[in-house]
Amino acid sequence: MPTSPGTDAHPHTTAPGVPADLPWHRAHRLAATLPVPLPAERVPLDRAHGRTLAEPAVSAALLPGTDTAAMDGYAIAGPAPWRITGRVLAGHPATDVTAMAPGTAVEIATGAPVPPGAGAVLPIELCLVEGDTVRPSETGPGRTHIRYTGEDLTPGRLLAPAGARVTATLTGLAAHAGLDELTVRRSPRVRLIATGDEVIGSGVPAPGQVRDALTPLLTALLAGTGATLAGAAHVPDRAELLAESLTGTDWDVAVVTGSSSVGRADHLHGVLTRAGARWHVDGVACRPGHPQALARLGTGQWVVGLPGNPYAALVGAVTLLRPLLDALQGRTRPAPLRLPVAGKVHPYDGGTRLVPVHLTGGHATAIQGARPASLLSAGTADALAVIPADWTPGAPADLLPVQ
Ligand SMILES: Nc1nc2c(c(=O)[nH]1)N[C@H]1C(S)=C(S)[C@@H](COP(=O)(O)OP(=O)(O)OC[C@H]3O[C@@H](n4cnc5c(N)ncnc54)[C@H](O)[C@@H]3O)O[C@H]1N2
Ligand code: MOO
Repeated sequence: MPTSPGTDAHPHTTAPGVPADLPWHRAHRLAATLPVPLPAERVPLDRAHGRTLAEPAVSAALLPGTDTAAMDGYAIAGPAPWRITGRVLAGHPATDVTAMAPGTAVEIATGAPVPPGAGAVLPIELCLVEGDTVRPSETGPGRTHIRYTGEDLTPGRLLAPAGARVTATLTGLAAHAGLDELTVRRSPRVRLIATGDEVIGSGVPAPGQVRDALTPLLTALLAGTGATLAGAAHVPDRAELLAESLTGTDWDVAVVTGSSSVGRADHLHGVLTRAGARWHVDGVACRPGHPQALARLGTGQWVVGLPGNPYAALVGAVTLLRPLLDALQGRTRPAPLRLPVAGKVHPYDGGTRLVPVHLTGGHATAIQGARPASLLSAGTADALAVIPADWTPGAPADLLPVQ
C-alpha cells in the first residue's frame, strides 16, 4: 500500500539469483517438488481425517471372518423341504446348531455366521414357512446369499498407499479392517500474517481502511489441506514487526499477505533477504497475482508471499501454497481436472491467466468480471481455470478447485 514519502531507503530488493516472473507452471511445480515431507506420526483414527498416509494402510482383519449371511432368512442344507432346527443371530452364538444335516434349516439374520453344512441362505421373502418346515416360494437356482470368509479383506491387504489423503471413506475402511491408528505425516503448521496499516480485522471499513479478507479466506482454504493453523497475526507496515512475526519455531509455513510487491510498505523482500532466506520464486508470469513469493529460511521454515489484492492472493494460494502443503505431507497429487472452458476469456500474452469458473454438466464456464482486488466473481467459483497464452475459445484448461 502507499505510505507517505520519507527519507528511508526503498524497502524492495529483488531476490538474488531468482528469475523474476517465473512461468506459472514452473512456479507451481517448484512448490510441489522442493519440500521434503515432514516426519511421520501414528495417530488415532479419529484424528487422521484430512491427513496424508506416510505408510500404506494395510488390513489387520479377515473380512468376513467366517461365512456370513447376506440376507435375513433361513440357512438351508440339501434339497427342500427343510426342517427348522434352530436360530442364529448376528453377534450371538448359534442356538442348538453345529453342523447342519441335509434337509434342515436354521433361521438366520444378516451378518450372522452361516453354520457349516449350509449351502445357501434363502431370503425370508422367498420362504414358505408352515410349522417347523420351510420350503422355497420360487424354484430355480438363486444366489447363495453367503458372504464367504475373506472375500472382502484378508490381513495384509492394501487399503490405500502412502501419499493417499485420509478421506472419510478411508477412515471407515480402516476401522472396518480392524485398525485403531494410521501412520500419517505431521500436519504442516501454518502461520498467517496479514500486513497493512489499512487492514482491519472486523466490522465495516471506514474510507481508507480495508477489511481483512485474506485471514478468513486462507483459514478456510487450510481446512481442506491437512494443515493446521498455527496462529494468525495482523502486522502493521513496519519491517521490524514483519521480521519479528517470522521468528519462533512453532510453525512450518508462514503466509504473508499484502507485502510482496515493490512499494515502500512492501517489506517482505528486504526482511527475507536480510534474514538470509533462500529464494525460490519471486514473481510469477500470471495475471492476476504476479507478486507471489516462495522462500525458505535457514531453519527450513517456508515463507509464502501473497499479494494483498484478494483475488490475486487466491491465485497465489492455489499456485504456491496448496502444492507446498501437499508436498510437505508427501501427498500424491492427482492430475488436475481438465475440461473445456466456455465463456469469454482474455488470455494473458505474457503468460498464464487464472479465471474463476463454475463447473456444470461436464464443462467449465468462465465467470465474468474477475478483478484482482475483488472476490465478487470468485465468490461462487468451483475452480480456477489455468488459461495459457495460446488458449483458443472453448479449448480445455486445467482446473484447480477453490471451495
Ligand atoms: N509499481 C508496482 N505496483 C504494484 C505492482 C507492480 O508490479 N508494480 N503490482 C500490483 C499488483 S499486481 C498487486 S496484486 C499488488 C500487490 O501488492 P502487495 O502484495 O504489496 O499488497 P498491498 O500493496 O499491501 O495491497 C494491495 C491491495 O490489497 C489490499 N489488501 C491488503 N491486504 C488485504 C487483506 N488482508 N484483505 C483485503 N485486502 C487487502 C490493500 O489494501 C491494497 O488495496 O501490488 C500492485 N502494485
Ligand atoms: O496480482 Mo495483481 O492482483 O494482478 O493486481
